[in-house]
Amino acid sequence: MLASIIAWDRQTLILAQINKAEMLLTRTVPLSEISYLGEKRSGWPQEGNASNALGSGHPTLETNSSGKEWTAARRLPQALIIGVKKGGTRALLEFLRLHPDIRALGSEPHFFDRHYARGLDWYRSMMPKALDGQIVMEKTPRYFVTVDTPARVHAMSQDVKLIVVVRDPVTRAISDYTQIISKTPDIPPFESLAFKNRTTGQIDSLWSPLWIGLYAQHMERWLAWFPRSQIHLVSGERLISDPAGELGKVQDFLGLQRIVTDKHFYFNKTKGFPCLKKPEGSSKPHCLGKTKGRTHVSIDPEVIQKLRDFYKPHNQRFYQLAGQNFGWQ
Ligand SMILES: Nc1ncnc2c1ncn2[C@@H]1O[C@H](COP(=O)(O)OS(=O)(=O)O)[C@@H](OP(=O)(O)O)[C@H]1O
Repeated sequence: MLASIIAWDRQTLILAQINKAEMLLTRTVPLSEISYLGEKRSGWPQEGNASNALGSGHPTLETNSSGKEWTAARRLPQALIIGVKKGGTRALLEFLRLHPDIRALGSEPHFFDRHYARGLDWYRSMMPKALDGQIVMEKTPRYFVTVDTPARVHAMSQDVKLIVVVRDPVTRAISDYTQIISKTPDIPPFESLAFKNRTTGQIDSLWSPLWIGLYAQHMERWLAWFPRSQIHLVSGERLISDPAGELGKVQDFLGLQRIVTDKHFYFNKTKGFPCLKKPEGSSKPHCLGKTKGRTHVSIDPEVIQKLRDFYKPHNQRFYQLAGQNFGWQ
């Protein structure tokens, strides 16, 4: 929903917007909150319960010029980024948050996998407030691999749109292990966890960093509850090489206008990743944090080859389910 500027002074703009019920909504916005390209950074109205990895805070819910509160409400999500861990889920969520019709929770609520007993009212209370027409979403990458989650999500909504960012499972496993060892430096080397028996080359597919990469197996569980058309797959590799292209397809899937485009990104050579262009007048960093895009632990190429051989049939099955070849070796 686009807003029109109806009045301004040196510090503030007064914006007007007609919502779906054709009510005229107005709001006063400090100029300091207005970001580049004239967009409000993460939709409006906003409030302050969600953290943002890119550092933009959410101002508290405001009142309009007549002193009444906005008609925004907390609603259950209509879209979920369900996985995969280390696929690029944070980047996707932060890029989507640039869209004025998306209201996304910044933190991972882990409702369907850890906090289900708290009930849907608790889950709803975690969500940012949103206007009619705005899409509420959250990301919890663990949902993709937790057995009970598809049925639980289905019980909340049969129409929810599901997004999975997938990445070469071998690279993903090494990324996962790199994170684990950064937190627990005493764990055994990758090789001794990845193999049940290094000499015979038998892979331990139940070791979490490898098990998560069995995408076909996890996808089949979701397809038992949701049609393929309700699940959108994002290539984690292309999210890095062509973020605007991948974002375009996600916006189409969500039924949104393509507002997040190549104008929003630049390639940061130091980081080696796409970052968001710096909003005018802001000194905040707009690359993702240090835990995203870090140098991986180095793994023996022979081990990598064994993992590639292991994943080959699983990847082929996943491509068939997906109707899409992700080109992993
Ligand atoms: N723009 C941009 N900037 C930084 N990092 C990016 C970006 N796009 C994708 N990625 C990749 O995202 C990987 C982390 O994935 P997730 O955010 O899904 O991780 S997590 O599951 O939430 O821990 C992270 O994995 P590592 O490179 O292994 O750190 C990145 O490769």
